[in-house]
Amino acid sequence: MKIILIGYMGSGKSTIGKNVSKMLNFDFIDLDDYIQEKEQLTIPQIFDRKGEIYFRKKEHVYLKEVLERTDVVVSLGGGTPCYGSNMAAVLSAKDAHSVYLKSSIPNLVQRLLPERLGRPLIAHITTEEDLTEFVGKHLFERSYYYSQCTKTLVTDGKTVSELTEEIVRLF
Ligand SMILES: Nc1ncnc2c1ncn2[C@@H]1O[C@H](COP(=O)(O)OP(=O)(O)O)[C@@H](O)[C@H]1O
Ligand SMILES: O=C(O)C1=C[C@@H](OP(=O)(O)O)[C@@H](O)[C@H](O)C1
Ligand SMILES: [Mg+2]
Repeated sequence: MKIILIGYMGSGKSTIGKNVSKMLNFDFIDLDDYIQEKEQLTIPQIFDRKGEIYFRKKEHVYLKEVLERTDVVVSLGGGTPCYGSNMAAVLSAKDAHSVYLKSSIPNLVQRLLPERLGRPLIAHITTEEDLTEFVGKHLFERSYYYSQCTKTLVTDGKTVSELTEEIVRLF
């Protein structure tokens, strides 16, 4: 079985995915970490030196690789399902269950403000007001893809351990 965590930047995919994998005794792959390791560059370095189109191409190639794995929890990047055939690949992967971690705009903004520098798409946004406007528009565009997941979990008002347990209970 594969559990694929999907959602906007800051929704908790990386943090919760790791915890779920430990509880289920599954392997854990964070697609961003996998890309960084394969490319020997950090995500900001890839965007800066090679550009976003290069990142999206590699993200697609490595997604296909990790979808071959079994007994694994995979945390995608926030943009992964929104490009090319990636969401179709997730939905058609063998024995794969996709979970959308759905978070409100104010919650995402609060989590992302102190962590924006590691995320090239928002690193240049300095105020809460501007980040709220950006996340609102971007999430609206991306929700079309996120909502195709087989399960949706609302994260607002829940701790990482509560969400971890909820996912473990689902499977
Ligand atoms: N349910 C939650 N409650 C409080 N903080 C959370 C929750 N989920 C994630 N976080 C925090 O939000 C930040 C972003 O989480 P992360 O796992 O990196 O998200 P993603 O991989 O979806 O971008 C981290 O500092 C994480 O500890
Ligand atoms: O939303 C996006 O397009 C991105 C999200 C990031 O992952 P997180 O969602 O884990 O922050 C990372 O893949 C990259 O910075 C691009
Ligand atoms: Mg992440």
